Amino acid sequence: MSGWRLCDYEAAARERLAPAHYDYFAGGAGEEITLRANVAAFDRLALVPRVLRGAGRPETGVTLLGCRASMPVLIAPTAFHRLADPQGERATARAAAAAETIMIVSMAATVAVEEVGAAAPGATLWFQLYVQPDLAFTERIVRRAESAGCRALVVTADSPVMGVRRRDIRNRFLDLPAHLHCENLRDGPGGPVRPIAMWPELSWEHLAVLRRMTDLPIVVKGVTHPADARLAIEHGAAAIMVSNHGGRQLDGVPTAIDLLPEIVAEVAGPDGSTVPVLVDGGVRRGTDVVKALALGAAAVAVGRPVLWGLAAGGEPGVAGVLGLLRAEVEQAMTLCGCAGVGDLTPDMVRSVVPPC
Ligand SMILES: Cc1cc2nc3c(=O)[nH]c(=O)nc-3n(C[C@H](O)[C@H](O)[C@H](O)COP(=O)(O)O)c2cc1C
Ligand SMILES: CCCCCCC(=O)C(=O)O
Repeated sequence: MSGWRLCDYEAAARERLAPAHYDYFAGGAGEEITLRANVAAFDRLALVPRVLRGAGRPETGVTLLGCRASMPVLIAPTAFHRLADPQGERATARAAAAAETIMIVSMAATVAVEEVGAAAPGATLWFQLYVQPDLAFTERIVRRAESAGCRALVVTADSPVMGVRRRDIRNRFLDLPAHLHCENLRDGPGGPVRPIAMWPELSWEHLAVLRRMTDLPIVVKGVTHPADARLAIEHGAAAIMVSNHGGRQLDGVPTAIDLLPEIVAEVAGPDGSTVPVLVDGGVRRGTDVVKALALGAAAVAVGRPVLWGLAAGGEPGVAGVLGLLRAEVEQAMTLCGCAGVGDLTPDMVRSVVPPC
């Protein structure tokens, strides 16, 4: 796979996946306006490098909520990895451990969080949670994530209901194949699997309940409005993830990279203090990562690229995707004259009309 670009991984994944499963991974909500815009938005931004800074080889590492990552690229939570590879989330976690980056394990994983942790003992795992209306059940899941060694809780806030995914409707992709289950939704070992509830009544009050439930730092994922970024902090969030869910929830939402500067400004305290702001959606190249960092992101997360790596080549495929992004980030930072991620500043990004 050496010499492969990200689009090569997607092409290989598409060949290997059942068409309905490829569509589930690739697709978005509604007319897929936001899905397309997420990627295109990065092309409307240009980098303005600094020169003659003697910066040397860049240090790409970041520390997020006390967790060290060797690069500012995290693995976004995505469901159903065993649709892409028999090892599923185990393979993804092993590749994350080898790359020394953080994997956010989806609550809708097809391998139980305990098994993901056991398969990749060196991995830094965070756990993504869809808060369930049965709060006692939610608490059991939180305890399982804690016991499995997860070091942060990522609460998805953008999904009071599921987005309308026309590809899935057309393909009648309603259920997992019979041998796969959302293993984190089991009621006890070997017990029945509960369906995941998307909960329209979920509110800031529940975030406060979660805050009291666990000592893990909480990341609120799916923030798009600056006022909600502020509310998240007021309700105890340790970090914000600016995200439109990869264009899979409300179609027509602005792109995450376009929303980022306003949210970064909103969460900055008067004394310059701030909580980390993460961003995902449409990141496909090292230069995209560098643009997001320059605009104030503490790190980015990637969803589909990891799924393409997994489907194309299992654990080595994910390793290939992460290695590619790492090499591209290093190259872009070097060409921008940056010794570390702190050297990337908003003046190094310009809005442009992309060439036709
Ligand atoms: C197939 C798929 C499944 C996803 N599953 C989840 C999930 O279980 N929980 C969640 O919070 N976000 C989920 N997401 C959203 C991702 O975490 C992330 O926001 C999005 O993929 C980022 O966009 P990108 O794919 O362009 O990188 C999913 C995305 C995809 C593509
Ligand atoms: C019924 C299981 C729902 C899993 C949702 C995963 C997800 O967030 C997605 O975008 O798809």
